[in-house]
Amino acid sequence: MIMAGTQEKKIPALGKSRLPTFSAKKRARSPDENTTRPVATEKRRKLLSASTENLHDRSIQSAGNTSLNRSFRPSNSTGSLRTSSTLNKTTTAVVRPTTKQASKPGVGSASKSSVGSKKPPVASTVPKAAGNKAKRPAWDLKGRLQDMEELLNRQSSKRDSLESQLQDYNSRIASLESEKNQLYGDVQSKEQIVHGASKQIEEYQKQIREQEANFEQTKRKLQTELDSITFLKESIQRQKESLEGEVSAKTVEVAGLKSTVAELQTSQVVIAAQLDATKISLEQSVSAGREKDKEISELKQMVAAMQDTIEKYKIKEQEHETMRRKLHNTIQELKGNIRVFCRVRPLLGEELLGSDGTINHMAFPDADSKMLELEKMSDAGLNESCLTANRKGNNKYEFAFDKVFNPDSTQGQVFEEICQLVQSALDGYNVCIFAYGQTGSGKTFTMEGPSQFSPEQTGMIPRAVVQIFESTQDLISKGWQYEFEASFLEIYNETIRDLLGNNSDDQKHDIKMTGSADKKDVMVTNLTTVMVTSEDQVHELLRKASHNRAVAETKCNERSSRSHSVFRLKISGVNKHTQEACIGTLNLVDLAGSERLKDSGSEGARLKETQAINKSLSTLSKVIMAIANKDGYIPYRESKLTYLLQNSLGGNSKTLMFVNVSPKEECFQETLNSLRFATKVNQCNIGTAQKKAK
Ligand SMILES: Nc1ncnc2c1ncn2[C@@H]1O[C@H](COP(=O)(O)OP(=O)(O)OP(=O)(O)O)[C@@H](O)[C@H]1O
Repeated sequence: MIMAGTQEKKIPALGKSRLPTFSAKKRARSPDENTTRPVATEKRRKLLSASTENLHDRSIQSAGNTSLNRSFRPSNSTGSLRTSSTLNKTTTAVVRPTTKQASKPGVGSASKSSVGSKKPPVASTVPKAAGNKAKRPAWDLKGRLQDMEELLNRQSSKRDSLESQLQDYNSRIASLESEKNQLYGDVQSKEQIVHGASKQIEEYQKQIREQEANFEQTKRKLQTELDSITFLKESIQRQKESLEGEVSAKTVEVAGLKSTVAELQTSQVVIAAQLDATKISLEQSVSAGREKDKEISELKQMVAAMQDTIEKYKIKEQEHETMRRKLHNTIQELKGNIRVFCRVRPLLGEELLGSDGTINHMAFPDADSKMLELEKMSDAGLNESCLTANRKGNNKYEFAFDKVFNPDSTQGQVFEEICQLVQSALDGYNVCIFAYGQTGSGKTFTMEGPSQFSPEQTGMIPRAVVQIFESTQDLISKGWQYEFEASFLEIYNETIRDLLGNNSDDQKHDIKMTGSADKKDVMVTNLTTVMVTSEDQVHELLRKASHNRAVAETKCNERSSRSHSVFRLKISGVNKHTQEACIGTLNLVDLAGSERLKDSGSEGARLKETQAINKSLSTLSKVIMAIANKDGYIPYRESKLTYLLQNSLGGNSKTLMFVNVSPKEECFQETLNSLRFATKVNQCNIGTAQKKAK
């Protein structure tokens, strides 16, 4: 192309020499000329083909490479074609002057000869002719022009050949482009297919994964089922084995049983024979037995009738006994005596050392438990001057009381004997039960019970209160209403101390008489009184009293033995139906130890204590004697104790004295003194008690 351009620039220079040029009117070519161009071009191409074979091959290779490179380069196919058409146009522009030249004079002849003559191929002849030609002289313009034309023709044919090659290349490029586009279209459709396929694959993969998951789940489920089936199979197998074992054992057993049955069948025959014989003898025995049964039932009837008679006699006997007791009590009441119960405590602790528990110097001779015999075994602790009274024979002393309790008697048995008296308090009598005896003889045990609570050993005070509460229940159903007021005091050295108070030592207590002359009532100033409604409350009061006594005891050793304690329960009853009313008082008194002054060897404070005790006990004795003698003057006021108990020691009261005695032989003298005092009291007639109405 550059070469053509260069040629065109040179040609106008030649034109100045008025020689025809290629460029003139080059665009005025007719369509006919154009049709002839490919023929000439084809001829030139064939001429050039041989000389440009090598170059052609290289160009094809190069064009092919370019085409291929272009086909795989993402590019606009239109752009590629544009390049190709540009090349064609250029080629056409170059060729035109050649074809037009035929119509021009001079040039046309040259062109015709070139086209019409059968020249050898340009590639082999033209360069040779040009090379071999001798240089034309400057004036041979025609020759030089001819040379130039020849050269131009050669160049032209070379260019045509190249253009043809280029066209081939372009067509090839176009075909390759279309192939490429087709391929590209294929690739796109394939890509779409691949994309669709990928999506499908992904879908399939997803389905496969789901299927796999389902499969795994199903597999696990099946494995679990398989495991359970295996387990079931094993357990069935085990059961089967054990059943087989049982079956075989049973088979053996059945075999054994069969043989036993066979043996039994054999022996059954023998036994049947024996049975027949036995039946015969049994029938004989049965008829004999029937006769015996008849006899037995007759005898049983006789026994039952006799038992009925015995029971009736027993009931009658009990009724007679109750009657006898009542009559006895009535006689005692009519006699007006103070009743006296004697109680001997058992040997305890160290007292039992060297002894089998038998009290040799005491005897309980009568079945009625009313007698006590003392026998002097040695002279130990005896005061000969006192041994004359109650003496029976050589060294024996006999005493009779309303009841004598031996060491084996229980608290329950003792209370049984006093319960009727307690009942009297509920009926409106003033009842006074006091315990008299030397220190350690069992007074507190009898009245209150042991220091450590024990239901069996509960004393007379709690038992009396329980009985009163129980009896009240019956009376309540008959219209009676009761109130119980309890107080507990001690008299120590002729001073009253409140055992239920909180500051017992700080309060001063005096005995005062209240009420009218015929209905005098005794009261103690500043004394704590507690309304009681239950047994537990009474136990609580006893505990409190015991505590207050223990506190005082730390200040004065053995004080409890040296003081009198008085538990008083005032009972007020009203019958809401009959308007009947009664007031009874139950006094339960634990007296101080009754040791004689001259025997105790006391001095100082102890002497004062003993004097006070003796004074109050002798006053008690004097009061009882005065009442018994029906004296005009009864010295109640001579001691705090008698002053306090005056309403419970007179004609309007029922009095019982426990004389407690020690089983120790060295206490023989004190025991003798206590029993003599009790005998004196027992002989006192204090008149018949009167029921106290409100
Ligand atoms: N019948 C009995 N059975 C068992 N033990 C008893 C009996 N009588 C008394 N005792 C015991 O004997 C000891 C002395 O009894 P208790 O304290 O009652 O005598 P006391 O006469 O009240 O003496 P004190 O005058 O010193 O108060 C106590 O340990 C008591 O438990």
